[in-house]
Amino acid sequence: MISLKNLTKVYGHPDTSVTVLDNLEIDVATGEILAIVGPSGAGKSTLAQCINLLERPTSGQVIVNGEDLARLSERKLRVARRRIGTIFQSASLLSRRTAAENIALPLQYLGVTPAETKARVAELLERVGLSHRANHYPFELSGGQLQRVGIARALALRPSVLLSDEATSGLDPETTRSVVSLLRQLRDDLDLAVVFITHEMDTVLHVADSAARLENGRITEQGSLVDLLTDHDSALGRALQPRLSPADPGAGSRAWHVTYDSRTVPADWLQRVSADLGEPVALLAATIQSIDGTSTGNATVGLRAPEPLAAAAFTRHGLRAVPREAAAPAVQPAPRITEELQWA
Ligand SMILES: Nc1ncnc2c1ncn2[C@@H]1O[C@H](COP(=O)(O)OP(=O)(O)OP(=O)(O)O)[C@@H](O)[C@H]1O
Repeated sequence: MISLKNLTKVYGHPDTSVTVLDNLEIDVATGEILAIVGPSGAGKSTLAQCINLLERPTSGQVIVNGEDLARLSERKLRVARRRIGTIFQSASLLSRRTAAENIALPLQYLGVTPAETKARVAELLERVGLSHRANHYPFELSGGQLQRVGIARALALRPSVLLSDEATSGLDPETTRSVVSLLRQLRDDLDLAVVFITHEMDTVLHVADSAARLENGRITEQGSLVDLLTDHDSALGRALQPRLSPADPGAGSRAWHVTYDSRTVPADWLQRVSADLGEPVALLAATIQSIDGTSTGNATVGLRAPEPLAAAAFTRHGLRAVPREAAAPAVQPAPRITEELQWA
C-alpha cells in the first residue's frame, strides 16, 4: 500500500516559487491499480519523481507499508526505495547489455550472488514471457518486449509498489494491451499496489481499478472507474467514456443520456423501461465497459413520454438519466486527438 499525505512540491526560491503539487492526498491499496491522468503540465512527472523519491517533496508524506519515506536520510532512503519499482516510457535499458543483464543490474548493485541473480533473472524473464529473449540486446527487441524487460527489472528487488510513468505512451494499441494485461497479471500474482501515470485516457479503461485527475498540481477528482463512468457530473468519467455518435431521436421524441452499472441494473433494462412506460424506447447509441466483472453502460435513448414520467421510470429501474441537452456533450472527442480536446 502507498499513501501520499498532504504531498506538496514547490520549485524555485521564495520570491519566484511555483507550487507544482499542492497538498495531494492519494491512497493506493495493495492489489489496486490507480491511474493518474491529467493534461500536459499538470504535474504528473513531478508526482512520479516524488513517489519514487528521486525528488524530495517540499512537505507531506510518502508512506509505503506504514513508513514515511519522505523523512528518511539518504542512506536509509537508498534501502527503502527498493520497495518502489519504476517503469518508464522508454524502458531505459542499457544498450550494451542483454535483456538478462539489464534485469540483473539492480541485483548486482545490491551484491546478490551470481547464482542467486541468475535464478532470479530467469524467474523474472519467465514472468514477463521473455525467457526466449534472455540473450538479446535492446536493439533486437520490439517496443513491447523492451517494456517487458523494463517491468522485469523494476520487479527485481521485489517491490510492493509499482510506479508506471507513461510506460505505454508511444506503444501501438495492441502492444499497449499486452503490456497492460501483463501489469494486471503481475498485480494479482505479486500483490502490488500500482500507480499508473498516463495521459492516454483509453488505456485507463483497460488497466485501472480507479482513477484520479491531476490538474494544476491538484487532484480534482478521484474514484473507482465504475463510479466515475456512471456519474453524469464527473468530467473525468466523461473523458473516460468512448466516443458516441447518437442517432437523431426523431420528431416528437426526446433524447436521454443514461448510465448504469450491472450491480443494480439488469441487462434487459431497455425492455423493462419500455414496458413500464408503455411505449418503445429507441436505442440511439450505447457502449458497455466491463470492469472487474461489473458492466457499466452509457447509452442515449429516445422516447416520447413527458419528462417527469420518463425520469421517474428511469429512476424506478435504477438508471441515472438526464435529458440529453442537460447532459455533457454526448459526442466525446476521440482520445489521442490532442490533449486539449480531451480535456475541453
Ligand atoms: N525543476 C523544475 N523547476 C521549476 N518548475 C518545474 C520544474 N519541473 C517541472 N516544473 C513545472 O511544473 C509543472 C508540472 O510539470 P510536470 O513535468 O510535472 O508536468 P506533466 O504533467 O508531467 O507534463 P507532461 O505531460 O507535459 O510531461 C510545469 O509547469 C513545469 O514547468
